[in-house]
Amino acid sequence: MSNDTFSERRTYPKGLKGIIANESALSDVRGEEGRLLYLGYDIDDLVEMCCFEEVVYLLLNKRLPNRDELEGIKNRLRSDRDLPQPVLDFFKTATKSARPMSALRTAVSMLGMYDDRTKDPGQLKEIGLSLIAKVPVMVAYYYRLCQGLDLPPVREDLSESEHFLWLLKGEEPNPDEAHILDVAYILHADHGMNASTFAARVCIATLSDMYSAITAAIGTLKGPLHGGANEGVIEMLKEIGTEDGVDSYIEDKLSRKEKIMGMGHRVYRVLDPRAPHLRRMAIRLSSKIGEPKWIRMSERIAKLVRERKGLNANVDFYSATVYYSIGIPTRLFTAIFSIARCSGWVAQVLEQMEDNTLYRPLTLYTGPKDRIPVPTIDMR
Ligand SMILES: CC(=O)SCCNC(=O)CCNC(=O)[C@H](O)C(C)(C)COP(=O)(O)OP(=O)(O)OC[C@H]1O[C@@H](n2cnc3c(N)ncnc32)[C@H](O)[C@@H]1OP(=O)(O)O
Ligand SMILES: O=C([O-])CC(=O)C(=O)O
Repeated sequence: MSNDTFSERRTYPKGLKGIIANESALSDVRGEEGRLLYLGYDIDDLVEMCCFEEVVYLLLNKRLPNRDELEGIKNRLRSDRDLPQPVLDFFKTATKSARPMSALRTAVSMLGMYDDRTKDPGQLKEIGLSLIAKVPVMVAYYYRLCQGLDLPPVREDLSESEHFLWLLKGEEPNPDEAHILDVAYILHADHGMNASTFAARVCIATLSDMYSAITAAIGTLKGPLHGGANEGVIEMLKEIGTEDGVDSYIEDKLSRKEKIMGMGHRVYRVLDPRAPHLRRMAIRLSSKIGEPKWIRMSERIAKLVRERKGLNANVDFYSATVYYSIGIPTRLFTAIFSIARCSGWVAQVLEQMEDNTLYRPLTLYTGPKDRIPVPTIDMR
């Protein structure tokens, strides 16, 4: 290896760590301070004062709605919940063993095949709104079909969080559970240049289409180093089983240099500002349902990993206990994340197209150089 290549290799930021890839006015992720703001509004205030639909409007329009505009976006989303028959047929015939994120990824891609609006770049926002409305329906319907359950009809009288609970459980939504889900949706809506949002922006920057961008984002969120970690957390808690088992489990994992799901973050050097909200809800809910074991185990894990590795809980750590406590099946945790994040993905895709440039970084070539092929067969 030449000296030049060696010095480049030592300095280039692997995984684009610390690199600014674009400009965005959407979410302000303050890694050193541990703050998250959407368009200048702190998430601490948004969860107190706004509903998810207001945050969707905020992300898509870069300002909060007035009363009529809020009604407008609520109605827009509520009127676009029906799924085309081919997507329903796909869910009915699809293998029931596929992860919900795989089914969702394929269904979003399929939706794109039945929407002629993809030919018109002026329809990008309308398609984005359709996706925000339909993704929750797809998640709930696929789950119910997997369980051999009937499909409750879509309704127009319920908010986004209420409607998802209605479809999932097939009963009138509990207002407390709907509020908790609404807060979780707000906390998960957008987060700067995270991997799935980056995937969506890379895709749309080629002038592809909204369905392709959201399909890429879903496939990226699915991984356990990103949104998939929330399912990993509950699997870990179940595997540990009892509070007494926590210390040895964590020590074992760390000694094998394995990752503890829900801990650590690429940008936050302090506690993820979404975690305290989810932690408070997890504490309240765990005692309400009479299962304090999960939160006690989580608290012990968080303390140990903080002491041993200096790492803090991220958004996926306590959301797992919150979802579990409101009766959301473990298999759906990452899909719930997609429902909320779809709003951020759509907003980021629209923003990318306001001032588009193709993403095309370089790679540091490390393969063999200047070789001459030796023909395998005689060409004469
Ligand atoms: C919504 C989200 O996407 S939030 C993130 C969800 N993902 C998870 O919870 C999975 C677990 N966490 C992780 O894998 C990582 O913390 C990531 C991927 C989130 C961030 O990773 P990076 O910024 O690349 O940190 P990196 O992987 O370089 O880790 C730095 C050091 O901390 C360690 N580390 C980081 N996270 C963890 C963890 N969760 N458990 C144990 N060790 C960890 C690494 O092993 C590494 O140690 P070393 O220096 O001794 O080799
Ligand atoms: O920003 C990230 O890298 C991951 C994250 O927390 C998110 O997407 O919410």
